[in-house]
Amino acid sequence: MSSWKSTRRIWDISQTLRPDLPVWPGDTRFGFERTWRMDEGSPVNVGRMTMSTHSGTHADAPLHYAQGALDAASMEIDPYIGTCLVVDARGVSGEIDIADLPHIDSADRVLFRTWDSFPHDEWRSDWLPIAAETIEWLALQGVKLIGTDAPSVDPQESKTMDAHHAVLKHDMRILEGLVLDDVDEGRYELVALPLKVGGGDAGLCRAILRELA
Ligand SMILES: Nc1ccccc1C(=O)C[C@H](N)C(=O)O
Ligand SMILES: [Zn+2]
Ligand SMILES: [Zn+2]
Repeated sequence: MSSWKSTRRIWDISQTLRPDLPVWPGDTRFGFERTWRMDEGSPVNVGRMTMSTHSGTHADAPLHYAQGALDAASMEIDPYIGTCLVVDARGVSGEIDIADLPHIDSADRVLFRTWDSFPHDEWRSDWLPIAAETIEWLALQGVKLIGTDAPSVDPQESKTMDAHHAVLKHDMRILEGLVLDDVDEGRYELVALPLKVGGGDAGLCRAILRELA
């Protein structure tokens, strides 16, 4: 076993950032190019990336849905590390309503799996959003962070952003673009630290789940 191998199982729940990464319609595609090349005599290889702040697996900053609110560099770290509950919402139709939730007690973070199979290679606009009432209810249960394998907690065509505004009202935090195909329902340790981007409306994350000790 590698000396680096953790004794507790780890699930990588992050998308791979790559040039053919599906992105929100009209948004910046992920780009990567070499700026220094060893095969051209440089002592090192160095690259340059261009991307949307919402590329792949990321944490929205409140600034994304509230002008003047916290940016990705100002958000507290605590919501993104700690125990979480993974809920399997596959088969729910329309949006995730309160009635679709299992009994949730003492969960600070809830991650929703909605895809049968995560659409790694195509943009799917038919994801399962989360009803604002569900977010309100989860907030009243003490939930501080909501995660989803969908690109947004709201529907793609939303102009009112009801789910995001329910998150704002309760000062909750959001993870989007998680990959939960290999994760069973249950409790895990979540680590998903947003990049500290000054002025950022979101921060890309390398998100993982770890078996609880
Ligand atoms: N890239 C975009 C461009 C325009 C409007 C929305 C997006 C999004 O990515 C949605 C975002 N992930 C959200 O937090 O709902
Ligand atoms: Zn987002
Ligand atoms: Zn969002």
